[in-house]
Amino acid sequence: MNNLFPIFLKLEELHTLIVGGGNVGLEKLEAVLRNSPKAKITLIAPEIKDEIKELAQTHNLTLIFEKYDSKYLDSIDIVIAGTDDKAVNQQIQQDCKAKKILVNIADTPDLCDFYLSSVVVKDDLKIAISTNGKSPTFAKRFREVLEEILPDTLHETLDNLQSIRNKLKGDFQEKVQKLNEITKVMRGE
Ligand SMILES: C[C@@]1(CC(=O)O)c2cc3[nH]c(cc4nc(cc5[nH]c(cc(n2)[C@H]1CCC(=O)O)[C@@](C)(CC(=O)O)[C@@H]5CCC(=O)O)C(CC(=O)O)=C4CCC(=O)O)c(CCC(=O)O)c3CC(=O)O
Ligand SMILES: NC(=O)C1=CN([C@@H]2O[C@H](COP(=O)(O)OP(=O)(O)OC[C@H]3O[C@@H](n4cnc5c(N)ncnc54)[C@H](O)[C@@H]3O)[C@@H](O)[C@H]2O)C=CC1
Repeated sequence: MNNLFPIFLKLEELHTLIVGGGNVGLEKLEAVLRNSPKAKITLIAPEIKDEIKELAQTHNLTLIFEKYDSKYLDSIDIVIAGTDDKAVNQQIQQDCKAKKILVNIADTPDLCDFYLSSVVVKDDLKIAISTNGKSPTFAKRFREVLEEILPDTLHETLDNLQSIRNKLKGDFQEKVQKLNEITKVMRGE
């Protein structure tokens, strides 16, 4: 049973901190930027990979070439930590708890408030996949399957539905009924 509650964050409105500038830091940074290219991000680590330095040239990404310190949590909303030092990762989790900041410790699911997901994107449609931490590789493979089967005409469909939605008159119940009627074809009815 997967009890995780999925939400879609507006990361350009929040300030994200990534701690660690190695492979994991880069992977998580890329995951964030792929979805939210305008996200406001600060990344801290004494050693930062060149690929991350390049991303800082073209994104709202500030790099700090220091060791983690709790002072860097000031004005931060959400934290992703992936240093190669378990004790540091644990300290970050404790500091975030004390400050009520949501935190992801990449290599320790038990210390995470949230997990990253595999993300399928086709135009405005976005599907997030979670395996409850059981198999990120399954999530990745299933993303590939869904990417393959989603129709290329989605853009048109969603635009049409949006314009119908904006034009519909009547009370809420009537609108819901009408929109359900129009989209019945999706269930093969
Ligand atoms: C719990 C979670 C916490 C979190 O990171 O948020 C977590 C934890 C861990 N990942 C590990 C390993 C790998 N992670 C990936 C890939 C992804 N991992 C992602 C999410 C999550 N990973 C969260 C649960 C998501 C869920 O519920 O399914 C994805 C979906 C999203 C993203 O990271 O952007 C992204 C795929 C994106 C895509 O392509 O669609 C691959 C495959 C690869 O890289 O090809 C491997 C190697 C193969 C393998 O192990 O499966 C390890 C062991 C490390 C070690 O052995 O040292 C841990 C720690 C542990 O499990 O203890
Ligand atoms: N490489 C991978 O794909 C995966 C690795 N892991 C685990 O995650 C951890 C990190 O892995 P990598 O990113 O590959 O390591 P890495 O060696 O490439 O990077 C470690 C990063 O942590 C930073 N760091 C170290 N101490 C710090 C501190 N006090 N404050 C701030 N930053 C600090 C370093 O400067 C460096 O940028 C390792 O423990 C690894 O076992 C987990 C999942 C996958």
